[in-house]
Amino acid sequence: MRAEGERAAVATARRVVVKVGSSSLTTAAGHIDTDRIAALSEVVARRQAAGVEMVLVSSGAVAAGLSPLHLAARPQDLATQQAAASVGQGLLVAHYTAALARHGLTAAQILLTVDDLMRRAQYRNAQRTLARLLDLGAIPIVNENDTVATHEIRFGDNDRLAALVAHLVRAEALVLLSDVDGLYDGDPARAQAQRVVTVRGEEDLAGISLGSSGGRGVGTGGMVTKVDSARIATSAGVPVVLTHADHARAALGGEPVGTYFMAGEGRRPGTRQLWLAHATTGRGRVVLDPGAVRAVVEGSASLLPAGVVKVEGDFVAGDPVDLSDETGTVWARGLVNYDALEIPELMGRSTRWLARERGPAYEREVVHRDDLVIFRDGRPRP
Ligand SMILES: Nc1ncnc2c1ncn2[C@@H]1O[C@H](COP(=O)(O)OP(=O)(O)O)[C@@H](O)[C@H]1O
Ligand SMILES: N[C@@H](CCC(=O)OP(=O)(O)O)C(=O)O
Repeated sequence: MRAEGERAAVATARRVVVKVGSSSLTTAAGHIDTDRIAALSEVVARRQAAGVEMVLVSSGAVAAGLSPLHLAARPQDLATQQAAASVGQGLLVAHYTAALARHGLTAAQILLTVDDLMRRAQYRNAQRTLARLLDLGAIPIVNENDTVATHEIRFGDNDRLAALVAHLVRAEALVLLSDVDGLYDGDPARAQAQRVVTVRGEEDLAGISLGSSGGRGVGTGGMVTKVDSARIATSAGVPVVLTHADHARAALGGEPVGTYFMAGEGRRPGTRQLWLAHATTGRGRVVLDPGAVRAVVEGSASLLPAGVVKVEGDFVAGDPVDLSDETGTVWARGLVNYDALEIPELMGRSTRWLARERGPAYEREVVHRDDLVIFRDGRPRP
């Protein structure tokens, strides 16, 4: 079938990120599904042969590590998850390496943390390495660096990581493969649930209940993180198809499988802005006086200590925090440059006074304008 209309954006994309979830990579007995890896590798190889640069974001490290470690189910504690991931990741990549080699392709492992995508130097490094791998014709296989990620800096699911990777490599489409054929308007296990064919914007998501991970409990994010992923990607101009892993080939060919999320238009945002807007929650709150609210929201200014009246929560420098007015309305979210404990002594003070009394380090903003997203009606402003 030829790709028609909006789906043509996927069929004609020159660089595509495909994400496959744990639920699609695990057999009913809890082992890694080598048939699935073989099938997926074949699909990737065909697209690559057609001149499309392919990046794979693959989950499944924790799931693949369970049976070698004689663990019956996905562990709840972080240390055991990390132990399982460190066993499973090697096995997973070995399977991909063998499966892709059958098509004459070379697999390349990339492990990323949230920090790698938030900090400029690490971000650039990851971007350069991925670009070079694509130049060299290799297939990057990306996963979260589970063994070093702590609770605080963890994606936990690969859906949102895949959207940020799509932005990082400037992909022209993102395909999310799962064990369900798209977004349903209710619990997909119920007979009357209907597949949502196209999502054009937030209004098409109104009233849809986004459940947690179903089935065998190997996946983590459920529909919530998939829809978040689609929001991140589409707001960065990347269209998304969410479908069953069996439909990978059809989805990449632009056939009307699964759910299609249309890309938004507009300026390409920075990765930190994307992450702040869609994927983080504030770890605390900084309360602003009315002048500071105006300066930040209308004047696109950085937040200075002089405009802060209160802090709430136990955050540290580098954490995302919500910026609210004194009535509690949240106006923005940003990466804070001070620990919560430091701010009470600085608030209300001018930057000049702080620099003179405390030294030049205190000239820094509470939140720099580059590390800030403005909200409207509780959502990031487009
Ligand atoms: N509205 C919905 N539409 C489709 N699937 C849903 C919905 N709500 C919850 N789900 C569940 O989300 C699951 C997919 O998420 P998850 O298990 O995390 O997959 P993966 O491992 O592929 O990331 C599906 O198996 C389904 O049971
Ligand atoms: N990085 C983890 C991914 C966790 C996970 O289950 O993600 P997903 O299946 O995408 O919801 C892993 O490889 O096991």
